[in-house]
Amino acid sequence: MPAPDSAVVTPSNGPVLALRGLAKHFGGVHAVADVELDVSHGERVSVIGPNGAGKSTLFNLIAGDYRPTAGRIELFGDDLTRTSARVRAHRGLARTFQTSKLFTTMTVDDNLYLALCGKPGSVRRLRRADGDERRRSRTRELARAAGLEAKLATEVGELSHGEQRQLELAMALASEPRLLILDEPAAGLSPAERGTLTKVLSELSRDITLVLIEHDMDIALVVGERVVVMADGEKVLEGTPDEIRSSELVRRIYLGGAFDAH
Ligand SMILES: Nc1ncnc2c1ncn2[C@@H]1O[C@H](COP(=O)(O)OP(=O)(O)OP(=O)(O)O)[C@@H](O)[C@H]1O
Repeated sequence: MPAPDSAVVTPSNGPVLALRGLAKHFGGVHAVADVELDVSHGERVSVIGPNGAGKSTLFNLIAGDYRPTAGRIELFGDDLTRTSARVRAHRGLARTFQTSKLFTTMTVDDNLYLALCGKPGSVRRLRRADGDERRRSRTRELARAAGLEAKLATEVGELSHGEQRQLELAMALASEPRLLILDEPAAGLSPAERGTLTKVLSELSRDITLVLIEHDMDIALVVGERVVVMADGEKVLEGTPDEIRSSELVRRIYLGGAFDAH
């Protein structure tokens, strides 16, 4: 869904995303516990952590799919803790979905066109009624940004798994988001597909702030300039990729040994 023209420009000095004392409990499980995070305009931040660390819950809290048990979520300078996912999307937040929203019997071009229209319908009819020249050419720009320009005419069902993930990314870009959050974009990809995705993510416009929630350290440490490590619902460490690589704590967490951050 395109961001409204009236969208407020994020001040370059304030954080695009700020989490304050954020917590989500499921009964007795503290899935996310007292997380603090600031993400600045144009930054690339990876959130990593082993299974059950709370990454997906954090993602759902930011996206507006879960209501926090405690704490605050500020997006683009405003407290949007109590707003719906839809409102956040209107304000400039885009996300990818773990369950694919692609139309597999349609071409890449048509999928992107529908994403730009922001509504379902017959592509042929929408295109005929569409006097918006820019929108028609924008599918190519989106495909290029996601490394799929050569696949515009290909039916989505014929794309590789990795290419489908790239297309999901391109569709998320259709709304011209200011903040893009990606939940395990490399899940299930082959090493070659991961390489392609890493390149695509690394080359995304700096107008877009990127938060990547990723189980896999390889992609997270290449794309992220700053890395947040979660374990047992808590943010246990934050640092540069080099700091994370050489951290004894991270090594212990990922080796699956008994974790004790305190
Ligand atoms: N809807 C839910 N109801 C109850 N417990 C939940 C729910 N969602 C998550 N949890 C629990 O919260 C904790 C954090 O889960 P979460 O899925 O956020 O971790 P994760 O880091 O994303 O893990 P993974 O990498 O395996 O996806 C886990 O103990 C999980 O069992």
